[in-house]
Amino acid sequence: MNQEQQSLLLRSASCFPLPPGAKFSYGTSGFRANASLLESTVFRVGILAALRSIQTRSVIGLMITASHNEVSDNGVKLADPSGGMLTQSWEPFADSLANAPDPHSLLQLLDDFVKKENIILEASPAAEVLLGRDTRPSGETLLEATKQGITSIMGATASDMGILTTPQLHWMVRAKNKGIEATEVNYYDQILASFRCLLDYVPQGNSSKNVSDKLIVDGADGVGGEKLEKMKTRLGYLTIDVRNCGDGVLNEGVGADFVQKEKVVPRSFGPADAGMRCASLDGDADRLVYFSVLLNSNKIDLVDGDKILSLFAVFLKEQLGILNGPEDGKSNKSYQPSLGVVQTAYANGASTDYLKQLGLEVALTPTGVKYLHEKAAEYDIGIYFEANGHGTVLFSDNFLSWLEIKKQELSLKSKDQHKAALRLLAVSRLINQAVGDALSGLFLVEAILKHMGWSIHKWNELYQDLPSRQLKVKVVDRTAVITENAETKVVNPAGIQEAIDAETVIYPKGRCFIRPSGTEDVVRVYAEASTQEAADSLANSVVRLVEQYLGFGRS
Ligand SMILES: CC(=O)N[C@H]1[C@@H](OP(=O)(O)O)O[C@H](CO)[C@@H](O)[C@@H]1O
Ligand SMILES: [Mg+2]
Repeated sequence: MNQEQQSLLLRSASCFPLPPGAKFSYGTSGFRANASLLESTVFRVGILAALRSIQTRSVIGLMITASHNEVSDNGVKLADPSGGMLTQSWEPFADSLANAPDPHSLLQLLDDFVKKENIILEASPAAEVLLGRDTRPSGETLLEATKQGITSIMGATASDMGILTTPQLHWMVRAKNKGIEATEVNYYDQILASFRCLLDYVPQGNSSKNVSDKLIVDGADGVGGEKLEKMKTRLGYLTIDVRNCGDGVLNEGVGADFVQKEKVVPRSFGPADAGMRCASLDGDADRLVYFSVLLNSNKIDLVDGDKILSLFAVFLKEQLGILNGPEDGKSNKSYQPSLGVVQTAYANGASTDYLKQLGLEVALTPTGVKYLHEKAAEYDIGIYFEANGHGTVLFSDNFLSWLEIKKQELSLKSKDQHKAALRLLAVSRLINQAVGDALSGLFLVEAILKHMGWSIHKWNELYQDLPSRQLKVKVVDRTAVITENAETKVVNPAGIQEAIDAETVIYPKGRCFIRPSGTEDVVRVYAEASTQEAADSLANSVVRLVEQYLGFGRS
């Protein structure tokens, strides 16, 4: 780092002092805290983004959001050149940078890191960082601090893309690095064109089935509802009624996280909506769940991420089957695309059984999209979802190139196979392959329901969820819990796994695991059993075991 660069960094860093006593951690999905504490953090993440851009010679994304957290919080996370999450290998540096006590130690850290990673600032092409933020009122001030961070690396530019959903920013980063035009309008054009394409190929028999063309969406009073309002004016089929579109408090009694955890109707929904197809987005629109309101009740039938995954899996498997043609032994079976699904231990056991019965390979990873995404990328078509509604479908480049060729061949040979190829290609453009995206996911669900001729109730009957219960326990030190086998087995503290197992076998269809949360200071307990009472009882017994082995924490 030359003298000029050093003094620029020192000067700008001194404007953003670290709040006293604060401790930041990059966590499962970036830094999150009360917004009033975050100016120094976003400034430093701005520097980090510029360095990552120089090192990868690509555009990097920086999103200011705290997703489903309360409105007074905010946060920041980075998108790597592929549009996926920041590489895990840079997370420890992100932590040190965010916690550097003063401008001089910050400079020292940067200097050491730049040398270690061989980042040559002077000779490097200019960095470019795309910036996005959600609708939180604190976003604007934090964005300014971020820009200062980026431009304190000489030659780096910050391109403000405005208020966006998190997945829109990831999509733009991916597109831009592929040399594709990457505006918000391009995003809408691509999704809506492929949605229309899927509708064009709905089988005749099913298009006449009476699938309601009305959808009600809870926008969580966040950015997703606002964007959906823009898209819905361009739809032929489908009337979308967007509620909680920004006039109420963000994430308060609304949104995918609330709906999935509480299993009750969000604000602005009521008895008049009973039986209708409803969906809920989270605050930054990267999570999606569906639900229907039960008659005379504020309770709902939840259609969660596991069921969205199952719907996608059924459809994609069907299309691959058609594409492969009749089993006459004559067709060319030289290339068999692989289809795999990825879940975490939180996936309802009934969904995993269902997917296995479909003949699919089901992989389990630890919690956190970065793990699921990485695993899904191993298949030609990899579908991943967390139960809470965050997930997407990935297509390998190999498979897509093969499909393009196949499409040409089939256009003269078989109408059905040709259509299957066109549908698969349309899905690959409709779904956001950079990251889970509530908006693109919603349009894929809608297209598939229309294709199948299914109501939300028919979809929900694919399998019946096993009753489950999720609880949180405050303990003295949650980092004392160490797990393996995709978080299904505890190896520390010694003896607790045996105690959990002894409790679990008492319950028919019992399954239970514990793990330390990556986003909250708690240990999470998940239990499943054949009845709700049994699942509750198992979860409560295991909470007591956790307290016994790990000690009560401060609440
Ligand atoms: C049980 C659960 O829903 N855990 C969530 C939650 O992580 P925890 O590490 O469990 O706190 O937040 C993550 C980030 O949003 C999300 O990926 C994950 O699924
Ligand atoms: Mg989110």
